Amino acid sequence: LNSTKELFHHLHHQHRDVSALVRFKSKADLWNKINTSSHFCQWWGVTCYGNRVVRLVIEDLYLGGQLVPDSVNRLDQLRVLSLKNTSLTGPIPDLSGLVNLKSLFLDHNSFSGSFPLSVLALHRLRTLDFSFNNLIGPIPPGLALLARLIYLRLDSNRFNGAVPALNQSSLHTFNVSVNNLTGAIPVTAVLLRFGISSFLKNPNLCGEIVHKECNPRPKFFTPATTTTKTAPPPAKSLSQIAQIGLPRPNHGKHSRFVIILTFISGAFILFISIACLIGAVKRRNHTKNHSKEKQSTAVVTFDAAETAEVAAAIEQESEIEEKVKKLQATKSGSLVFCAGEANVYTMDQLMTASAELLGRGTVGTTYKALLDSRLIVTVKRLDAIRLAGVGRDKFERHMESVGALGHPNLVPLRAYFQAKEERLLIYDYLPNGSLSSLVHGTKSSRATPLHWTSCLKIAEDVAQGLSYIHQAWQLVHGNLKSSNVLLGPDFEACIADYCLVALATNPPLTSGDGQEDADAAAYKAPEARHKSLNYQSVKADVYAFGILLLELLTGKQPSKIPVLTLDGMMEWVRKVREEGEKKNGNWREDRDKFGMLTEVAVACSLASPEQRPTMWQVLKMLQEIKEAAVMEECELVMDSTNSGSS
Ligand SMILES: Nc1ncnc2c1ncn2[C@@H]1O[C@H](COP(=O)(O)OP(=O)(O)OP(=O)(O)O)[C@@H](O)[C@H]1O
Repeated sequence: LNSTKELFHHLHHQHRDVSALVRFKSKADLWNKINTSSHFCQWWGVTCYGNRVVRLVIEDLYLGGQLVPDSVNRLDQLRVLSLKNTSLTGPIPDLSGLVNLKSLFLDHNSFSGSFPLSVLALHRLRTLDFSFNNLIGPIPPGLALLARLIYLRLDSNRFNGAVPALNQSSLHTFNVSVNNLTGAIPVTAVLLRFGISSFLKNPNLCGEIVHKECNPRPKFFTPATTTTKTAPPPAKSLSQIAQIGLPRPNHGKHSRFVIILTFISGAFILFISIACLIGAVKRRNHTKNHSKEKQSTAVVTFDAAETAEVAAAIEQESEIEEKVKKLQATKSGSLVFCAGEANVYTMDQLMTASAELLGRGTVGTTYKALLDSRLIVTVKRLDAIRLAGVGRDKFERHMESVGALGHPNLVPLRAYFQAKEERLLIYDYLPNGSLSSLVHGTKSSRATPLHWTSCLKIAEDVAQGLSYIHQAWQLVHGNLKSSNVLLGPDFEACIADYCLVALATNPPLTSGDGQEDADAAAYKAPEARHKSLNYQSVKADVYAFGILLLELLTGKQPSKIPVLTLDGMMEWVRKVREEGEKKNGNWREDRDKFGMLTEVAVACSLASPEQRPTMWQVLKMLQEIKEAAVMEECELVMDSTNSGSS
């Protein structure tokens, strides 16, 4: 009975393969070039295994038709699909049924439409070639999740938007040249491996790899009619964030909390909003060329009567009228959403969210807020006294720059708000705590002594995020420390609180906790200690990174890290690790690797800023350590294989 069932099953699948091929041929092969007179496994380009199609390779043949839905997509045993240079047209259909596919070549055709998102579901994919087609729209950031990808060619299409932050170490061929991509090339270890040739002929790409400096605020200072603006980096939508499994908060713990208390009455919002809009119009008159771009992010609330009044005042301004219509439609409060973020919640919803205090920091108080029982965000309420001297425009301009940053190792800023002295920043909520809790423990969790590979991974993540801030956007973090490095859903390190201290005009109120202050002070570079209160520089960030790396390697609080020469520091780190080893039993330390990481940390924390490396150089050093370790590992495996076989 079983074998009858199996036979039936097999025949059913075979039939599926035949009908898939027949449908493919009927719509793609307009000139009947594929000979189908024999058994389907003998068709031109078809290879079977056990009468199931595993390869379909038809190349350099004029087919001229379309790849229609429900044709090749039904070949669920297919490993290789290559239809290169076959003059196919139309969109690339759903391919999510090709669950076993390893290689997909659709290059040198005339495929149009957008990148087929179904490809992102093909987790076995190693080779993907869509080059030389007419594909348009963004390259999906989800490509970064195809962990086995070795070969990716998307060159010579019409793709636009940002380069996704690919970082799968398997990738050895990558090309997105001759497209319309824009913005800063993400600084990931893997993308850094590829030279300028992988990115050529995308006139609006910038960053170290293409030797072109990015403008930190291109959106607002580039004439709207040109296309030379830097596109906002890709940002996950808030609904996507909700889907990636943020933990459900305990409602019992949440106090019903109205984030902004009493100052926003309806009339007040109206007043501020109209003032903003009129201000915007005035500014627009001064900088006529620049206003168009700004419209995409500025969002102001007002109601119908005031709309009519304001609209009358700006009758001649057709672009502003557009804005009026858009704003009437969205009614999203005075929240300004960053980097293309959809307006998925309003100020009202944010105000009535239940919130939990996460902590008080240098520039404000941070809450975890639950919006409509569906979305968790982090809200930072900036300290009005610390930011007292910062005007509305300055704040807005600064947040526009910060909001345009986008990198896998930065906690995304989603929106911001300001009214009178109230200023809020809305970030993604990262569920896995901070690096500080990981290294030093909390009330509820014990400290974890980190293996050198974890130290290296975290250091590399932080170096990537920081290097991106420095070189692509020429901003400065200003407050790097372990409580500002958070762990993402995959325990990747993400930098928080970036570029905020620049706004502080008054010193913080002392916390009264001497220990905490001493630790915070230990990250400060010597040259910054006696300068003005918000002195910052890229080299001061590098210094803080050095201290953070020593904290990671030793598990010691920053204030307990001594100032030593290289040899002294090597010795101290070794001793601390050995003590940890005794306490924690069976660790097999790799002293060389700790030594190399210590050298990097010491170079970063040198007293003289000129002698410290740049974050870019630090990243390279860390990558060299990683590559050396991988080589060693390979040699070990080969040695043991050889000795096993002899
Ligand atoms: N996006 C976030 N997701 C999850 N936790 C966060 C987030 N941002 C901050 N936190 C946590 O909230 C707490 C308070 O953060 P906050 O930034 O206000 O202070 P801090 O990091 O201690 O000091 P500083 O303001 O100097 O950076 C910290 O424990 C921090 O790890």
